[in-house]
Amino acid sequence: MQQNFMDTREDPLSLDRIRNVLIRLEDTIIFGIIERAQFALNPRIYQRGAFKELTDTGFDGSWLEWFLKEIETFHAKARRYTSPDEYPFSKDLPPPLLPSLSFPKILYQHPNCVDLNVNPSILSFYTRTVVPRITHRATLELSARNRAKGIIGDAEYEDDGNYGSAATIDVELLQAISKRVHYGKFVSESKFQSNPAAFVPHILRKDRNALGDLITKPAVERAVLNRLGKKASHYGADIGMDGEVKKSPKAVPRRRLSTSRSSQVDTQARDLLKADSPPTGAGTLVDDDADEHPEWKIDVEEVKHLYEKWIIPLTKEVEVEYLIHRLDGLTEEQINALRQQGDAQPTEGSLQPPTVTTS
Ligand SMILES: C=C(O[C@@H]1C=C(C(=O)O)C=C[C@H]1O)C(=O)O
Repeated sequence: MQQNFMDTREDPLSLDRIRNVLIRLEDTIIFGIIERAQFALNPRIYQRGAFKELTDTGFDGSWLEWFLKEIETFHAKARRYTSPDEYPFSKDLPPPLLPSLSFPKILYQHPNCVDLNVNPSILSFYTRTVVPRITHRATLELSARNRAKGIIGDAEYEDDGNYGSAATIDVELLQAISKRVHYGKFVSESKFQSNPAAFVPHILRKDRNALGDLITKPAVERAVLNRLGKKASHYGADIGMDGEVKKSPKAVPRRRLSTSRSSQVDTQARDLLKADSPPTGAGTLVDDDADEHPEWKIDVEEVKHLYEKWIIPLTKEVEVEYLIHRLDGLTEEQINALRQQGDAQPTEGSLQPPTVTTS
């Protein structure tokens, strides 16, 4: 489901509706990972100054940053970044050619909330940590091919030359991750409006930990990770020319394989084939002792790890940062009125409500 902010028939701040957008973005992100996993890391495209052809034009960023700048320049002219859920990675983008659409003001319209943009963190983590992990398999295959040709050392891991394809997919994946993470603002506005009194005391105290506890929903996070595992197993299954799931001999549990890796294969096999075995019995259910397992284009555990260790935590950081500034610019009267809306949970040590200071 794509959030259409111009469609005012439904409540744009319905938490269910917002969560459905996050669920839909899981597909975009998983398929982006599948696409990027086709190519080796190609480390040059993330190194600033690695292409003389680029530095000669006066551009001092990396190949990927150049792709971002060029693509986002066009998208800015097409008014992409006037939408409340789109955040550019590049700076100094041109104004839109068309007048902005009059989107309903859903988020709190203070610059500290509206302009909150964590894309520098997203880009840095993506290039340093995410891309090496999702391209691991293709990079190892490349290095093996290079060694067979007598290329050894760092040169083994240099690249497969797919600079354009890899960067194009990187941009699409970064845009999807950015949208997903910044959707934390809509989540926070929805939660705040549903019970302002619960949030106001912690905001006034700038208590990020208390706000983090308030917005965290462990059951929802567990459901996200569980769904991701199933989606990645299904979407990542390698289907052969015959339309059947490709299978390969089950990895014999070797000492050097971490148990999580071997158990992951079993889990993936069970998840995929259990869910996929048609009632006609045409598919055979592979049990734990089978001697083969389906092949996957991506590592399912990597997808879950990416969300659990990075995308979800960063989304929650955005939620908290948005809330920290949610009272910015309001008068004492407005804040006290919000304090009366909803059912504040008494905060520890809150014998006296904090004096309200509006900056
Ligand atoms: C996005 C939400 O807020 C938090 C972040 C979540 C996530 O990033 O998937 C899930 C649940 C919450 O801990 C939500 O409540 O839906």
